[in-house]
Amino acid sequence: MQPPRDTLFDTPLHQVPDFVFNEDVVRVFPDMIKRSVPGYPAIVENSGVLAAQFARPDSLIYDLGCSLGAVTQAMRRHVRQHGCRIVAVDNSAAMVERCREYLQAQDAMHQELLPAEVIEADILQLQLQPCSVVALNFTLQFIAPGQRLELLTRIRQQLLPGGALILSEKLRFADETEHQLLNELHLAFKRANGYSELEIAQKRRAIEKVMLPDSLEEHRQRLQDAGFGRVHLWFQCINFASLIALP
Ligand SMILES: C[S@@+](CC[C@H](N)C(=O)[O-])C[C@H]1O[C@@H](n2cnc3c(N)ncnc32)[C@H](O)[C@@H]1O
Ligand SMILES: O=C(O)C(=O)C[C@]1(C(=O)O)C=C[C@@H](O)C=C1
Repeated sequence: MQPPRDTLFDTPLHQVPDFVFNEDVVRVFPDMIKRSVPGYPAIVENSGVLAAQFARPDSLIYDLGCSLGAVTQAMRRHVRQHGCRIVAVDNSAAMVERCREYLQAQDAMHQELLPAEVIEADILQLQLQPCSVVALNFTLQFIAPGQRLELLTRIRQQLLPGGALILSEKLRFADETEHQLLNELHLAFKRANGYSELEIAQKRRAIEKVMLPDSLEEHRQRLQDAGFGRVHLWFQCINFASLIALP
């Protein structure tokens, strides 16, 4: 069955409200994110592959800002280390409810998957436990800029030796010409995926105050400030990228 199509912004809105992860968004989210984020399926599946390289036996794995649990599901497909457990966290009640249903469906179809628990919580308030892998898949960009360093520092402090943070984000570019070009290419990607000019413009207005991307240089510097020793870019598609940060 096809997932419901994202038509949330296809009619003119008198006033475009700020974007929130509510039930309307949850209903169309798999379609929305696939048609909006270049490289999303590759990032999700390979987050599972990367997690399998860094997961330590008998350790905790976090998926922070899990939405419907796409990364959690990928990690369950790939991680084979003994005794691992996934904790998936989101502060949207609608996301958490649907995420639990999806993970139960995955449980029903496969045997011997890693146990996964979904918690409704603000990741800024969450008491993190020692862990070997943390995924922040397009979540940090929704955290207030002033709180990003503290969150990454807390993650770094709980990361076990040999573990990793997988950080995927939309990028902005310090160079204005590069920024314009890659932004234009992203719009071309959205058009190619069936979004109209109206949908693109209204979505941009909805996210412009709530989703604030950083540049690659800002990410590298902040990860270093948070105490990570090594940071590597492992994926980029247009203006969306994923980094791996190691203790
Ligand atoms: C773009 S979505 C993430 C997509 C998801 N990781 C995936 O791979 O499909 C951002 C998610 O972060 C969640 N979020 C934003 N701020 C949060 C916070 N402070 N605590 C927990 N979740 C948060 C939102 O509710 C939303 O579900
Ligand atoms: O940058 C955009 O135009 C987007 O739509 C991006 C983005 C994201 O990166 O999370 C924004 C909100 C939705 O969750 C899906 C995609």
